[in-house]
Amino acid sequence: MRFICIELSAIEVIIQDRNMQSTEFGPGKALCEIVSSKYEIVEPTYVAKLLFIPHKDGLYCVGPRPNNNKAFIIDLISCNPFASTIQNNLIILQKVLRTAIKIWDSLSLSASEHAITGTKMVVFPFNIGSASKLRATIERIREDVKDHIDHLLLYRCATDEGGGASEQPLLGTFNLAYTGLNEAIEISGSKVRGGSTEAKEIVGVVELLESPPTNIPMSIPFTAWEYFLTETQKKFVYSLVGGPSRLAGPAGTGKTLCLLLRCIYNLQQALEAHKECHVIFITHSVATKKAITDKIKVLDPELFIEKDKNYSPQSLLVTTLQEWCASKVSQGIQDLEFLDKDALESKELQMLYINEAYSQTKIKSFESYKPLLSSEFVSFLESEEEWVICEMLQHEIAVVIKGRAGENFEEYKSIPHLKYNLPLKTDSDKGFVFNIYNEYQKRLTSIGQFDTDDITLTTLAQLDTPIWRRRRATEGYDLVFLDETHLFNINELSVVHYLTKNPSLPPPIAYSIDKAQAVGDRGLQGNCIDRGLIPDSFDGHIEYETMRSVFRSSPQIVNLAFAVTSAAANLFTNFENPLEVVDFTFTVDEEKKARVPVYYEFQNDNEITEGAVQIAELMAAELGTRKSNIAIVAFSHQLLKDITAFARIKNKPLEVLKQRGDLETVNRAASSGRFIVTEPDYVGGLEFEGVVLVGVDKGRVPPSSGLKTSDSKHFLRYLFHNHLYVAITRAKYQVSMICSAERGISEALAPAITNKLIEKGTFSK
Ligand SMILES: Nc1ncnc2c1ncn2[C@@H]1O[C@H](COP(=O)(O)OP(=O)(O)OP(=O)(O)O)[C@@H](O)[C@H]1O
Repeated sequence: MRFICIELSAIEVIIQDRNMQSTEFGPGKALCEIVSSKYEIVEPTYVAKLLFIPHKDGLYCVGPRPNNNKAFIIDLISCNPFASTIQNNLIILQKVLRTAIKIWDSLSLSASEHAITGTKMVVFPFNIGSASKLRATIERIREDVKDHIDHLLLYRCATDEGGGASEQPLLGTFNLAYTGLNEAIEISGSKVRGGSTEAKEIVGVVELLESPPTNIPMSIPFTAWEYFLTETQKKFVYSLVGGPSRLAGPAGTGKTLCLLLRCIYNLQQALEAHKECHVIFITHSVATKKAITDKIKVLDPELFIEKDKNYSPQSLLVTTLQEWCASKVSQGIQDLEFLDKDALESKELQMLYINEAYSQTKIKSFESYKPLLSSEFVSFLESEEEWVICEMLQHEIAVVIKGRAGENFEEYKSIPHLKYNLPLKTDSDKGFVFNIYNEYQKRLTSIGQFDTDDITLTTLAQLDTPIWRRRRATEGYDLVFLDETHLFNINELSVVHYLTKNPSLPPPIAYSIDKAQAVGDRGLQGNCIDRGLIPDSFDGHIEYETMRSVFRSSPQIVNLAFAVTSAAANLFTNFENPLEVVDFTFTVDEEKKARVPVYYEFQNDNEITEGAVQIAELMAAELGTRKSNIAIVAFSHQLLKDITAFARIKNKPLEVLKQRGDLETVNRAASSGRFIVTEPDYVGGLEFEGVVLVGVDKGRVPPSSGLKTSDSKHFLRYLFHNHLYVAITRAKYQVSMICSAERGISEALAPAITNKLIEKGTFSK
């Protein structure tokens, strides 16, 4: 094949049709396979609204309103733009065609598009600083000004500059393609769908005659979703759960959505087959439970969620693990006794007690312990800042002592220590930490509160008994769904398989996961989560599905998130980069709202505080959206307080989000017309049109002031890479960052700056 010639109306379809944006959609994949010659076109063939017409030397692609004046011609003799992976090939095609429209419509070019002469354009399909230095050169050829013939020729695609401005493309292939265009358009006119000379169709055409709308309404029911799902999503959603089924993917790929749809699909199938099916859907916190319940009410036409398990053959319970466990614990625990770990108040209370427990233990037993402790740990305790020691202790207690060791010292000693946390070298080091934990636990008991792990561990003890084994067949569930598995610790995960009815069957548990959203090093390497979730006795097959198409965020935002996760993967050997392979899904119209992330420098914290709301206002105005669609994420607690106080003085009150995934607060902000302000810990599980990250500067992200040891620096760096990834990926169209001019932008964002994924913005009050 010597050329591919795509006329204007076909280009419009390719860049506007949702189904052409990702290779996870049938048409997107077919399009890619055709242009990269993996699928040979031997007769006129439709892919959705595009008609491909073969020619002895090339291929024409014609859309619904053929135009013979404007076409994009790819000279495959002088270059081969589609020699990469299928995802990259689609990115290249989309990018050059979007530039083509800009050239014809005289629109302004982006940073990755340069006009090097009046007729020559260079496009970088990937980010300028990304690993791929690929550049495509396009020549504009206006054959006959009178007839408005205005074609574009892609004749060079390489990683070097080539001949630059003086380079002249050979026009032999171009002339060949251009001369045959009229004939191809004539053929297309005779290949009317449904007519007697109907062309061949590939990829499930009937429903693709009409493209789905670009903007999906917020509340669409279960049946309507089929129209929008990718092939991978469909495969996951429309199948019965018959054993462990894991759904992985980066933020915004639709994991929660697909888990919900699959849950309803399974219930509907049971209803039709008159089979009993009781489902439990487990969420991480009370706030996310409320959000999921709201979503299910929209999706679920049968209202399974309102059915009673005792009186209906099918039912759905949405709950947190904590609530379910508490209902099973024989002692009975009231709501008020819970310490919700996703809530600001709980975190502050736990921190207060850990601080006290640490000071107390240090006074009481440090001197007597000292000769037994490793020199690294002693020097760490003696030199490090107290607040960071307490942060690290909190992580150790939650993730290791409670989360993995079941509060048992012997077990704790046998567990490998977290790589990026306290430098615990010996059993005595762990003994000292365990003393602090005991002190902390005493305080919790004295106020009569239980954290999730207390309840989980008590429940675990009660589930592994003859009583539960007998009750399980009636009180257990046919299917278990677990969202955000990465947020649960190993103890919690090991409760889950006890919830199923029949322990002799493969555990029917469907779960979603994105490890990079778990905060800090949790020692979750390899298939650790699967092993925690699935009973040891199960040696069967775990179904794995991975989502690649990011729906929530624009390509610019995904690229920024990728720079952050890649930097983390370079720094920490156990950090898995979820964005290694992604497909973008934004159509050209959606991309119009998107913008390259910007950072603003303000002189000092006072100016930052004042600037936060102003930048949010600017963003809301630019996006033409309501204030509640913008989240201000403050990267320190002090900043959050200052911003909130300042906004109040200025009579622009903000809605403060204090629980992770709290949709109620977001809804309240919508009705009162306020911005949301929060900290990175609580922004997960939500999405906004724009996000303003405040205080992302050196010394704050991660905090470094006074830190003495590399252990604490690593710990905080890990934590803040997670925070940045989660906060950035909440945004759909725009991300703005504010940092201090004195300190400069955070080092975690330095690769993004080098690679020009963030631009410096100017702001005048
Ligand atoms: N096929 C699709 N077409 C259009 N929108 C989709 C599709 N799949 C998911 N979405 C939308 O993408 C957004 C993100 O979905 P969802 O919250 O389920 O992603 P997630 O992977 O669970 O994200 P996170 O890990 O950040 O919580 C939602 O607005 C959802 O409606």
